[in-house]
Amino acid sequence: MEDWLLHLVALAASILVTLLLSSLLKPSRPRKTASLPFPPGPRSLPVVGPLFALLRRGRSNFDVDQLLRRLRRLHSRHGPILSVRRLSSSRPAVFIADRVLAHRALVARGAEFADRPPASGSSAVLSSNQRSISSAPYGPLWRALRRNLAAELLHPSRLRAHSPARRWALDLLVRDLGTESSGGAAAAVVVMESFQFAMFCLLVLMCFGERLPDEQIRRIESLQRELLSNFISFSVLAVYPKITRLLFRGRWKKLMEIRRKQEETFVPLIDARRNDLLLLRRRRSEEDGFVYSYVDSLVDLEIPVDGGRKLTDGEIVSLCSEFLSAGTDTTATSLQWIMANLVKQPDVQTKLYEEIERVVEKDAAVREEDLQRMPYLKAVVLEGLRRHPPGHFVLPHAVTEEAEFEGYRIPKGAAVNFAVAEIGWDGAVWTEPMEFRPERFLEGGEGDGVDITGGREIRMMPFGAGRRICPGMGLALLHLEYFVANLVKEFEWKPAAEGEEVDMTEKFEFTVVMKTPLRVIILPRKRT
Ligand code: HEM
Repeated sequence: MEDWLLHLVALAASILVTLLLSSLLKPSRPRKTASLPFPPGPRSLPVVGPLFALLRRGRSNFDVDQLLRRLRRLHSRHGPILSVRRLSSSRPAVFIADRVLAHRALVARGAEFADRPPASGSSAVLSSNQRSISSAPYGPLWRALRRNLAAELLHPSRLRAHSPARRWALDLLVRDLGTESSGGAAAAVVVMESFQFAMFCLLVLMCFGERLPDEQIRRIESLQRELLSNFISFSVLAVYPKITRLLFRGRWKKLMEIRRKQEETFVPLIDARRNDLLLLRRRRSEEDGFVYSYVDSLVDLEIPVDGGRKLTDGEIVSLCSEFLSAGTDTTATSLQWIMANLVKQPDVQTKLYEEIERVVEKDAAVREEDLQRMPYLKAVVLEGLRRHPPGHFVLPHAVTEEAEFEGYRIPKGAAVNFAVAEIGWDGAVWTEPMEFRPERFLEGGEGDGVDITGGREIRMMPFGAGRRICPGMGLALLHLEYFVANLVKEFEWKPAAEGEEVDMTEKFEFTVVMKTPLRVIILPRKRT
């Protein structure tokens, strides 16, 4: 063969091989999603449906319980992934109630599903236009805010510095419960308010760096509570905000009033910290009791917005409010559910008390370092979170770009949510899932070694899973273990009256709480 012909053939062959290889190695182009159907769901009339829903949502006694029951019915009709027409947008809301699909979305395709839907109305006001961790779109701002919380406050080395704060909150709680229960030989007490106040004392101290007087903590608590208790009624203001702001003028005024009071209360505390910070750092080392607080980290932080700048006071107020709401109500709710189960099942309480007695010195409180030697305590806390997750759903997720999922179209900006409680009650994973049975988390049980981050597989997800998993998970587990252990060490917990059943009915508020708050007799343990 002629030389030139040989070169030509070789060149053609190499081009062919290159083309073939590059087509094999190139990531497959995303399938056209526009032609795909939305996940199945109920039909609704495009105009009448939304209007009807708006009117129903406008009622302040909007029944979340009913909505959840309806969702359950829809899942049994349409399957584990379904979509519901949304009142506020042309995009449907998607619900996923299957642990394998949840893992596929949140973990395997974690970055794609890590966005949040756009906020409007009340959520935009409260989050300073999506400048809080939970509301920020998936991107550099979210990363900076989340990294700040995780590294500056929740990192184990920083967490240790707040150990005296936990001891202080525990002493207040024990004193509070002890005083309340000393009204008579066996006076019954309602404990939830004491749990909530103790959590507020602790989180307010971690947030603002100062032990504030009781009345100031109570003022902050009542503000945050007002916000959470109106959470559902305010949500209507996110639907066509310009119209609903006029239609529900009273609610809008109330929202603005709460926000104003928050700023009036938080900004002086932030200012004090900002002004004192340099001085404090110079004068007081950590040994002297100076502990770096959440506000300190926020004052120092530079965010990737407008080419890089410090946070405004309004943004810091939103982040403090988020920190207090996320860390107090969830933990107090879980604590109440766990204690309720210990009252209902005295044998579990005895077993836990015996473990504590084996590990801890007779008259001493349970120390944080003791917790590592208490597998049964950990099992009790995990079972509490599996059986009674404080949130039955995660916060709404969204996809960063329109995506195909399980053959369906998930539009950008559509709210995607996951049925946390149903996933933890899956009968294919847990035997008799509705029973409270801590033993399932001990060696050889079906929950032995469970990974609650859901990284490998999801079997329960009280803190969510994937990129948006709760950054406070470690802190929440520490608080629950520490308080449950000490409350059982200090007191024997009994039903309010001989033979009285603890009512375990759920009620949907910001978290899923006990419909009848726990009322018990608590007897100080006899010192021997
Ligand atoms: C028992 C206690 C707690 C439970 C059950 C819980 C649960 C959750 C859940 C389910 C989410 C939503 C995850 C998602 O959207 O996929 C979340 C988010 C969040 N939690 Fe928690 N949480 C608890 C305590 C805390 C504490 C103590 C803090 C902070 C001090 C905290 C801070 C946050 C924040 C900032 C987010 C937003 C994360 C993001 O969007 O990236 N939580 N939590």
